[in-house]
Amino acid sequence: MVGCGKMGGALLSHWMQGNEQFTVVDPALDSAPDGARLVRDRSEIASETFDVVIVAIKPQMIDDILPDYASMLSENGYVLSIAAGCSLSRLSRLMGGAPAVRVMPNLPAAVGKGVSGLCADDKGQGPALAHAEAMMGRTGTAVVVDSEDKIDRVTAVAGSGPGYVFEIARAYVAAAMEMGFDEDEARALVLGTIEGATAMALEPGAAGLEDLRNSVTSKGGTTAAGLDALNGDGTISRKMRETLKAAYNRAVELR
Ligand SMILES: NC(=O)C1=CN([C@@H]2O[C@H](COP(=O)(O)OP(=O)(O)OC[C@H]3O[C@@H](n4cnc5c(N)ncnc54)[C@H](OP(=O)(O)O)[C@@H]3O)[C@@H](O)[C@H]2O)C=CC1
Ligand SMILES: O=C(O)[C@@H]1CCC=N1
Repeated sequence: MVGCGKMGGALLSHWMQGNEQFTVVDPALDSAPDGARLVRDRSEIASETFDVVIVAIKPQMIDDILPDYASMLSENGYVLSIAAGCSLSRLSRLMGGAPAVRVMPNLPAAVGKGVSGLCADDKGQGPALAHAEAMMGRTGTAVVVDSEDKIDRVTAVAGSGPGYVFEIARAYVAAAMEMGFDEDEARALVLGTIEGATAMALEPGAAGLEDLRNSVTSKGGTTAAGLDALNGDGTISRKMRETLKAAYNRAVELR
């Protein structure tokens, strides 16, 4: 595994539940999870081969770093990347034509509640994709998508998504504090409300989101007043469209 920072580390802690042995190359890491081997420099393992090379470094570093790993892939091995944007064709080319699988995870994988999308190039269909899907299944919900472009769309919706949620929650908490609650109280009220509302929406057979919203909203009541201020003029709807488009456009730039 090349790089083991925030996202790679979150995944690795759950990937370790399987039967694979992991070697992590990361100059910044103090320790790897129990059972994983950590090396700080690729030269320490230069003569070894691996069934999978996992790319968990920043997309901007891939062109410089990945070619050094091409000779380390075993004959039937494949390259698995979690990097935003970087295309299957680029990954395969940098790895000497190896089968390639792209995964777009998200950070709640850290608590086993990630959602991820996967896709593979032609050579990566079959055992490579099946193996990657099994690995991602250990981290939450994994969905194989039918085109590579959809991975960039998964990135915009789910990969970056926790960032949007944390920002919305942050603003919600700040507003609650301005209403007189201390930070602990505001976090408990806001995060508990988000958790509870999400759990209701995820119940099997739950009503649609519009119906759920309406079930909170008494005519002429407090929620109606709040919702009118929140999205009465469509600001939130427009902002969400702009948010996803901006993230998708950036993924396309990183291809
Ligand atoms: N964070 C997220 O929520 C998500 C991230 N991703 C993708 O995951 C990838 C990693 O992102 P993230 O975990 O956030 O980033 P981090 O910066 O936390 O992790 C990258 C790690 O790679 C290390 N590194 C730098 N150079 C090398 C090298 N030559 N060899 C091995 N390791 C090296 C970095 O060390 P140092 O800090 O010293 O540079 C760092 O520990 C990105 O491609 C991103 O697109 C995908 C989905 C979600
Ligand atoms: O911000 C990023 O580029 C990465 C990819 C998705 C989430 N974090």
